[in-house]
Amino acid sequence: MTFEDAKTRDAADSLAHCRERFRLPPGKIYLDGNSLGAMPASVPDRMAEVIDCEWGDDLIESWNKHDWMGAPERVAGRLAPLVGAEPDELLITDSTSINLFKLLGAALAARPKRSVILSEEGNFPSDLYVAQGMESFVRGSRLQTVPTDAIAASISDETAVVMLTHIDYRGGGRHDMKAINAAAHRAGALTLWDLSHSAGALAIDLDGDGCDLAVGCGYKYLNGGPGAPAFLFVARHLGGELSNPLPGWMGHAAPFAFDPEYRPCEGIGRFRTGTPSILGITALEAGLATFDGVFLTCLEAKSRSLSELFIGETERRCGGQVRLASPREPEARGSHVVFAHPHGYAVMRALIEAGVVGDFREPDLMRFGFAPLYNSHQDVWRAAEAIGRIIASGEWDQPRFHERRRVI
Ligand SMILES: Cc1ncc(COP(=O)(O)O)c(C=O)c1O
Ligand SMILES: Nc1c(O)cccc1C(=O)C[C@H](N)C(=O)O
Repeated sequence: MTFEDAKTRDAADSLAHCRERFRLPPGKIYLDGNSLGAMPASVPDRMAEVIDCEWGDDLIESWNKHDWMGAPERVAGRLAPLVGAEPDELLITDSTSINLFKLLGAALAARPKRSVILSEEGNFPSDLYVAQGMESFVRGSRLQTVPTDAIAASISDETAVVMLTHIDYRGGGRHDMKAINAAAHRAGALTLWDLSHSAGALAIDLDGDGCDLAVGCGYKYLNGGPGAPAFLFVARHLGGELSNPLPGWMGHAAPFAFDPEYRPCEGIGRFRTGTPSILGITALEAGLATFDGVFLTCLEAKSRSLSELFIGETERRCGGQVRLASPREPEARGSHVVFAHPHGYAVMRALIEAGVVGDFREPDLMRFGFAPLYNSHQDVWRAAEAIGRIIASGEWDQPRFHERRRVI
C-alpha cells in the first residue's frame, strides 16, 4: 500500500472527524492508547471550570449544586452505550484493581459452596495478585490458573467465578466472552471480565453476551487521563444477590445519617465505598464525551482497519526481522498489535525518540495500540515506515536506547 492509499482510507473514514476532539502533539504518532489515552481537547477548560468555579467559588455546596454526589452514576451513564450495559449496571469508582477486589469478594460470597477463582496463566499479573490476595480474605478460597485453551474445560462445580481479561495485555488475544459465559453458567459459576484493553476500542456487549461482572480502566482507550477512576459492572440479572465486601459510607442508604449500622443503598451505588475523586471523574467524563455520536461497529471496524494496515506494512518492510506476536486473524485480536524483536526494547526506545510512541513488554515485545477515535491510516503507514527504517539502519543499537527506565 502507498501513502496515498492510506490518505484515501482516511478520507473515507467515518470517524476522521473525531481526531479533532483530541490534543495530539505535533511530530508524534501516538500508538499507546492501551496504556494512556490521548488528552481530549476539552479537558483543560473543563478542569479549570471545576477547579475555579465549583471548588474555588462554590466549595462544599458543589456536592449538591453541581451534583458531585451523583457523578459516579451520572458518568457511568455515559459509559453504558460503549460497553453494552444499562446505566444502572455500571459505576465509576476507585481503580480497576480495587474494583476487581470488590467483585471477586462479592462473587465468592454469592457462591458460598464454591472456593475457586479460575483464571488463565498469562492474565495481567496484578489481576492475579488481587485474586491471590483474596485467599487471605475469604477462608478456603483459592486462585486456580490454567492455560488459555484449558479454561472452558477447567470450569467445575468448585468454580465460584471465572476471572479473565477480555483482551490480553501483551499479545492482544481476544476471548470469546459469550462462549465462556455460557460454559461458566452451565456449571453454575459467575464470570468477571477485565475490559481494560477493550473498552473504548471494540464493540463490547456485556448484556448481550451474558456477562455477570466486569471492571475496566478509565485511562486507556476511554481517554480519562492518568490514574482516572475505573468502572465496575454488575449485571441486573444478579439483582440484589451481590454485596460489596468493602462497604463504606458512600454506599450507605443514608451516608449523612452517620448511622452506626451499615445499610447498603439500593442498586449499583452499594458498590461505592469512599468519596469519589471528582477531579478524576471530571476528566473521565470529558474522555467519554469524545465518543458522542460514535457507533461501536464503526469503532471496531476502524480498529481492525488500522491494525491490519499496520501488520501488512510492517511485515512488508521488516520481513523476517520481526515476528508477529499477536493473533493474525483480526477477529481473534483486540486493538493493539505486538511484534517481537530480539532487541525490542532498544528498537522501541529509538522509535519513541523518532516520534512513534508505543511501549515494550518483556521479553521482546514491541506493543502498538490503535485508538480508533484519533489514530489515522497515515499515522500507521508512517509508523511502519519508521520501524522498517530503524531496524534496517541499526540506529536502535545505541547505548541510550538500551538503558531501562521506570515505566516502559
Ligand atoms: C488488564 C489490566 N487490568 C488491570 C490493570 C490495573 O489497573 P489499575 O492499576 O488502574 O488498578 C491494568 C493496568 O493498566 C491492566 O492492563
Ligand atoms: N497502567 C499503566 C500505568 O498506570 C502507568 C504506566 C503504564 C501502564 C500500563 O500500560 C500497564 C498496562 N496495564 C499494561 O498492559 O501493561
